[in-house]
Amino acid sequence: MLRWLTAGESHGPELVAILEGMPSGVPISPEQIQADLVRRTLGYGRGARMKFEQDELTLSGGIRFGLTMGSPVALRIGNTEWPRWVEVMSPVPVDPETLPKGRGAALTRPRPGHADLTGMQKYDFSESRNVLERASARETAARVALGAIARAFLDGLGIRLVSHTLSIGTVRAPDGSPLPTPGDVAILDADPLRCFDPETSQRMVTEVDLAHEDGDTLGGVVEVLAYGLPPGLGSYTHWDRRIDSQLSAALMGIQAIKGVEVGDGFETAARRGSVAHDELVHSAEGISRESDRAGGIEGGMSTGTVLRVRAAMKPISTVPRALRTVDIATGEAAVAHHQRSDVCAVPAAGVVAEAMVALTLANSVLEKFGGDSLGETKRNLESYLAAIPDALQTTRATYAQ
Ligand SMILES: Cc1cc2nc3c(=O)[nH]c(=O)nc-3n(C[C@H](O)[C@H](O)[C@H](O)COP(=O)(O)O)c2cc1C
Ligand SMILES: C=C(O[C@@H]1CC(C(=O)O)=C[C@@H](OP(=O)(O)O)[C@H]1O)C(=O)O
Repeated sequence: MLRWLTAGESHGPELVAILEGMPSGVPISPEQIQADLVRRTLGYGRGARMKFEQDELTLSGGIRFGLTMGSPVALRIGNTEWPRWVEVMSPVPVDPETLPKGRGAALTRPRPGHADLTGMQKYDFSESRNVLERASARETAARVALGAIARAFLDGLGIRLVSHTLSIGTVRAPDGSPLPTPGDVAILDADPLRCFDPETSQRMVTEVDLAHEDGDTLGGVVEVLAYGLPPGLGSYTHWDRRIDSQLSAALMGIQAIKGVEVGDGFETAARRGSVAHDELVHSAEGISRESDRAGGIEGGMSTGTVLRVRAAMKPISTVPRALRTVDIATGEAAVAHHQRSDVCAVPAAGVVAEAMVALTLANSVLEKFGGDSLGETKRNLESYLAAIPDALQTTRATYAQ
């Protein structure tokens, strides 16, 4: 079993993350992890903070000479803005009079769409700083760093992931657009919205510009694809062993994600059964599916075709054209706190979704194949595939690297 934990506040000194259960022998470098951290900060519509704040990565355990050791991987992501927040986020008591004006002020106007108000009720806080510091999606940097290690593990088994943006606001890539493959990651990362259709991407840029001009924010939908999976990850035997259940939980656990689809998802519900499923046909290489409406999952198990899951992100909650709230210090009507905000963070959410899918799939692989080293997991995987009787062999999706 793979386990992971993160800790740290948005304006604290650092984020901390631990990944336990990763086999030995997975090649990973600080540069690889840092590259994913950078990918998470890109995307048209992200706010000012992404420009001035740097993620400072330290590998603290579990990796030696570029390889995992099988021991827990521990890492820290320092925040270059920390010197400005030392007093406000001090772990020891400080004299309130000495706190900087502005940053140090009590946040008594909870922001709609954020954890602020309910977090104050639940944890007994009189202002929302303690809530928003942890509810902030800054935490996703820690998950992306761990996801880079999970991806390196999957890579060693021939399993490759790619994520892309399907829609921003009302602008959506046309139905039936070609799916990106792992060979397209560089093209996607170079696109301002990480959209695979250049014409749609241009319209998305305009959509972000218009929302920005109106003092408004946007959400959208991202899709994660996994190529090279074996059939049989997850299980139909119990609800919590289903891979779709695990992937949905992982994606819904990302800040601002409000919906998950597996394959054609909600669209499938409107179809007749005769055109909703993936028919099986015989070929010389084995049984194949002529379509991938199910998103590579049947009966809670990977089928061995391309896995396809989507996550819907709500518009950024801190709306520049501030939303109405109540000042809990006075009980009077007010507008929500607003310092600065992303207009749209959907491309970043795609990178986070990719990390969460990688971690979930890495866990599923280890559940099915075990292994204390990457080599052992690989041998187990290969012997499982070889042991499937000829009559049951299915074709595996091929893809450009
Ligand atoms: C990558 C990413 C970046 C985000 N950036 C912002 C932001 O700049 N401003 C904001 O108000 N919300 C931002 N959010 C969303 C908030 O974290 C989220 O809306 C908030 O936690 C409440 O959503 P929830 O109800 O799903 O937890 C971001 C989310 C993600 C995934
Ligand atoms: C810092 C990050 O994202 C932040 C997530 C976030 C939120 O409310 O979720 C709000 C913004 O922070 P602030 O309100 O301080 O400008 C984002 O910049 C990050 O992704 O690294």
